[in-house]
Amino acid sequence: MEKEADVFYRELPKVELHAHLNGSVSSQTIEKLISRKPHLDIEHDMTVIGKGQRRTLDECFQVFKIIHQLVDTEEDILMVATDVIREFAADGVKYLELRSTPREDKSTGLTKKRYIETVIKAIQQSKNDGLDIDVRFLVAIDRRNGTEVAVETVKLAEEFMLHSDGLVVGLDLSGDPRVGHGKDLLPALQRAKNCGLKLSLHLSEVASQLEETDLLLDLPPDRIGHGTFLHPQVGGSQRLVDKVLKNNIPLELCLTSNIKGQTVPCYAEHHFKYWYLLQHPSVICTDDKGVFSTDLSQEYQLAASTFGLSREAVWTLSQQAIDCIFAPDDVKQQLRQKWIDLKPQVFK
Ligand SMILES: CNc1ncnc2c1ncn2[C@@H]1O[C@H](COP(=O)(O)O)[C@@H](O)[C@H]1O
Ligand SMILES: [Zn+2]
Repeated sequence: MEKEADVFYRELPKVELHAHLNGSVSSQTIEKLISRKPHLDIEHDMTVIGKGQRRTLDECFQVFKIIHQLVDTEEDILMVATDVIREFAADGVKYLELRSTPREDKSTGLTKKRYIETVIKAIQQSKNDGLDIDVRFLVAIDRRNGTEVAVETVKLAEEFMLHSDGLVVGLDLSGDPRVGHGKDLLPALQRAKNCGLKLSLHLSEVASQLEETDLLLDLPPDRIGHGTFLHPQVGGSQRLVDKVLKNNIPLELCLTSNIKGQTVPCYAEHHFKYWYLLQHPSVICTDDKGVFSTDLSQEYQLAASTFGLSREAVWTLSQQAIDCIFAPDDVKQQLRQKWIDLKPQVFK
């Protein structure tokens, strides 16, 4: 008899490549943060979008602002990063690329450099604790902050890439997709690419960004976040699709995030289907497991039930995600071996 679905998906070894640190904070951790800062008067339901609920993308970005109020010291960041890593490990994630936008806060003395150092500290501690998860970090640029901050962030990321024992592997471009324009960020992104940082860019997360997407695809990025409106059936274009195919740029696909943020009308219409049929490298991810109250096991299960994937097909999907990681080849090899070793147990 096949084992229970919940158990299969949790035991399935997984790779998580698209997880924003402050969007990934669990309910338990939010409770701890709220009790640390009662004066903020923040209630738990302000930081999470529950089952069956939807919000506009605008409202989602309001939620991040509230979480940022709760996470504004080194101590908070350390706790949040430590908890998030533990939770991914408990969910069967064997390789995780966390991303986060370094912030400074004059009132708590937090600097962007300390911010990154603190996330790195949490990653190192998780290693020392013997957790069965390899964690890397992508420094994020919030597109809202414009050219100068983007360049400054790239410089920081560059510095850490060289002095973090390989933990900082790349750069993420994220933030409210309707704010700012990618062309202002091109020089910073180009610089990042030239110095060896891998690039994961949120692209075409909302409709009508053909021009920006076209421009950013020419870099080209090493991975694409969402890419919801790339293909012609939803107002994108064949030209954009061809660019993605030609450069074989993997997509990071986050089903629940897109449904709850209402950029995709329902699971069955998620663009996973389009790219899966093309056999294009696509990686199932969570985006913001805390805010959207999900986890990676659930996302795999949802993809399988929505698109009728067999367990063998799900296995292949999680295994092929290894090809898309930013860590070097020896790490890929280790992960491939891990998948081989675990398979009999998962299918037992
Ligand atoms: C829902 N779709 C999304 N689209 C674009 N950017 C998103 C996002 N979800 C999260 N972020 C980005 O991640 C930040 C929170 O984590 P960090 O403070 O960086 O760890 C948000 O402020 C936003 O910039
Ligand atoms: Zn994202």
